[in-house]
Amino acid sequence: MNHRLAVDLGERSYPIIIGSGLLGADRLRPHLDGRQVLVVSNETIAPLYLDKVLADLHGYRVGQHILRDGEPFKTWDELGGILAALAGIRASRDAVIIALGGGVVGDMSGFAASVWMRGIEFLQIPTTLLAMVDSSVGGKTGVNLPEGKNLVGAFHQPRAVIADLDTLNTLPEREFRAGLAEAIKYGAIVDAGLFEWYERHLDAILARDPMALLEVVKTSCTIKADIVKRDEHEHGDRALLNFGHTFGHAIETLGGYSQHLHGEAVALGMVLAARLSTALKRAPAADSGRLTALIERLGMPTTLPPGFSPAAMVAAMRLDKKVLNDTLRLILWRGIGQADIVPGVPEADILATLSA
Ligand SMILES: NC(=O)c1ccc[n+]([C@@H]2O[C@H](COP(=O)([O-])OP(=O)(O)OC[C@H]3O[C@@H](n4cnc5c(N)ncnc54)[C@H](O)[C@@H]3O)[C@@H](O)[C@H]2O)c1
Ligand SMILES: O=C(O)C(=O)C[C@@H](O)[C@H](O)[C@H](O)COP(=O)(O)O
Ligand SMILES: [Zn+2]
Repeated sequence: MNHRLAVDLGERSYPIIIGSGLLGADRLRPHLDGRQVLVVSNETIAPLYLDKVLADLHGYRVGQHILRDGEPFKTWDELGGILAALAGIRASRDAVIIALGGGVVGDMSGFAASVWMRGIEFLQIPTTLLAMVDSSVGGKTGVNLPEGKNLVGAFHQPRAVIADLDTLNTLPEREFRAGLAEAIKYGAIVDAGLFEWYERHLDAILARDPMALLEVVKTSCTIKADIVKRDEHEHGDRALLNFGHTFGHAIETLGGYSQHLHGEAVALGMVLAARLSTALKRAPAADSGRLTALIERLGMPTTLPPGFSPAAMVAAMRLDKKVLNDTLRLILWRGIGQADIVPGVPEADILATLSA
């Protein structure tokens, strides 16, 4: 049984299809108007799933581009490789990019689609839990710079998202848990009942119970689609999706994009943001404790690792995309299920939380 959700954005609306057995079952054709397709994947995912996707593309002029694997390769240089591949197949304005992979492949492919000939369509086929619950939906695309995460990018919505849960069977445990952190984020920021559901069902989810997984992906996409439809370009509430990210992105950047996975950095970032909220008397200590406990059950650190100095963290945080008038704007919370966008958070308070 497959499930269909929608991201309602007027003429740029698109479906999110969630189910199993979707790849290799001729599901792509309805979402492909053009005859030229570039499939972008990476060296780990292509051997697992590229053939199934290619089998669905009979009759199309198909090129493929295989990226190096990992966050350190989410770069301007690697992006150039995708653009060169588009030139190589003489992609015209009706060409479509298919992103087959996790958030790195999706963000880079979407960015390439946004700039090639000033914008062509692209399709998301997410293969990590993180990409299914978060990155494939909403149209944020981009690459990292050594100075900071996702500093170059564009909003460019996909034409469709096709999430085949079967691909999660090959996902390494560490990646699976990192994806769960972003799913738990939705409970933390807008839905206390969902957060409690994670507390109750975490063991079944970690055992990858199929019904639990379907629920995780469906609820996450429903919440994200609702926020994106109300604030596509992050002028307001969409910023709540950045809970934990100002800290998290700084952690990723200082670690050269190779020490923490994005989901791990965000998990620690959420804990730090919660602690700061409690220190600022915005949130009950008990709620920060519950979030910390849930992240610990994922087996992730909940304190800043040695070697990450608080001062260096704050310096990295100053390049966050939510900074306004030279002051940090953070997503803080009032407790489980309620988050706020808070301008002008004093750096001294952030330093105190990071140093505790
Ligand atoms: N655009 C957005 O809204 C958004 C949201 C969240 C995160 N992101 C971005 O997403 C990225 C993180 O994405 P991610 O966690 O998916 O990481 P990733 O794309 O690096 O994938 C994680 C790892 O799993 C491997 N992999 C992927 N699918 C697999 C499968 N089915 N079986 C076996 N191995 C598989 C990949 O090769 C990689 O080694 C970050 O760059 C982050 O900034 C973007
Ligand atoms: O979709 C959004 O909006 C998000 O903030 C989702 C985040 O999980 C994601 O990591 C996003 O890429 C962060 O965006 P950025 O604007 O802080 O780079
Ligand atoms: Zn994220």
